[in-house]
Amino acid sequence: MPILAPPAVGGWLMGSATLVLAIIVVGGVTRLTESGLSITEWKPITGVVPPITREEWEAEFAKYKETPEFKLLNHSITVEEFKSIFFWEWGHRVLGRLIGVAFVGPLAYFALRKKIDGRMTRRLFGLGLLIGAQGALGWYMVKSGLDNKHLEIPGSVPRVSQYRLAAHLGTAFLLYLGMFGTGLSIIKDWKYAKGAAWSGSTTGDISKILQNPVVKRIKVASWALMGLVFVTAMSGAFVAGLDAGLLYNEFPLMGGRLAPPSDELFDPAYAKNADKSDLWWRNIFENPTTVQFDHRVLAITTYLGTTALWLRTLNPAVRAALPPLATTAIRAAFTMANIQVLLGISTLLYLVPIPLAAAHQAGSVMLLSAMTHVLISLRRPGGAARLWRRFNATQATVKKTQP
Ligand code: HEM
Repeated sequence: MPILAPPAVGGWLMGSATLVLAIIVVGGVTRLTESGLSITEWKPITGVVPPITREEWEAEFAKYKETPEFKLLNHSITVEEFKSIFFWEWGHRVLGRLIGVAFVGPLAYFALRKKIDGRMTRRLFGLGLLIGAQGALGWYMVKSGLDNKHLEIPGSVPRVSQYRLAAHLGTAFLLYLGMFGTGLSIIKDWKYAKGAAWSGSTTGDISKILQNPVVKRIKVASWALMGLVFVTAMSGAFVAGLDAGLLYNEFPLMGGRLAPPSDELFDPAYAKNADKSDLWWRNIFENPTTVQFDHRVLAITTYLGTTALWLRTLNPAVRAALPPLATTAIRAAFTMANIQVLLGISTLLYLVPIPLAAAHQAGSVMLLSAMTHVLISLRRPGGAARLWRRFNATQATVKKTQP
């Protein structure tokens, strides 16, 4: 019989996903409190221990004093103020290491005790590598903010590259989704193998339910929506990276109009090529006005998409065809989209206060989780779960027929 991962594996993955959610929020607060450039070195092992004595703090502060951020923005900061920004960045890095240890240790245990099959081991090993890559990417991002070129370019703001910030946040989201999605699937598969209904469908063959063209269309739409939520979240990282939430603090208009004028959206000042051939893409990724406008358009499209999906489930024929859990999961995703849009608008209107901006960032993870739940509720149980269910059912029949 194939190996069926026990719920403990699912629980561990869900726990790891929660830690990743925590580090995403801590990372957001680190950025929002402008603490991310306070540690100037990357020491994967010894960096766990923060400075303790007065001399150690002075030495750490002296390194910070060499950074463009100190020279251009924070030159009047005291060592006590430095400690508070240091501890956000330090906490973020320590949490990263904790995630690595809390993932690799149990993974080795489950693989050695043959609690997971080869395919699952390879997939989880891939997630483990992603944790390591994420650490390296984080340092690559921080380095862009420590670069002395900020001192040479007039008007340059010493902050990390928005491209690297988006890559770092995108990888964190993928890691979270990998852990959350796999964990949830394992728990659902286990329950199914033990005889529970799949996605709440107590009647009918689940494979046939999923073959229904109505259900298939909802599934395709849900995948497309998942992609759209992800792209919207990535565009949000560009808004955050360029501090573009500090412009146009009104909604739904921008400067009294639905869209800023085109010469502002595609400002030639952002093009670097002599022939201006990079005018479009540079404005899309580097002009704060355009970046904010894109985020609004993508967010509204995402919102309309979730609304349309939810409205489809109100149709009695669609509701009858869908597994009940899929209907509930779609409703939850729609609710989360409402919350997320409200958080986004409030973040903008109130000029990016830290609690709202952090809640908006966590909200994007919640929306991605809700969409993952929709997709899992529309997935077929895994092969091992199907075989185990049949095996368990046969065993139960044999037991019943035995005198
Ligand atoms: C489906 C809807 C949305 C999603 C998935 C989403 C996602 C995100 C994400 C992931 C970030 C980056 C957060 C960070 O790194 O700190 C962000 C930033 C931001 N979003 Fe949204 N967003 C949505 C809707 C909106 C709406 C409707 C608005 C308002 C018009 C908005 C305004 C902002 C602002 C101002 C920021 C920058 C906050 C900062 O600097 O930390 N968002 N968004």
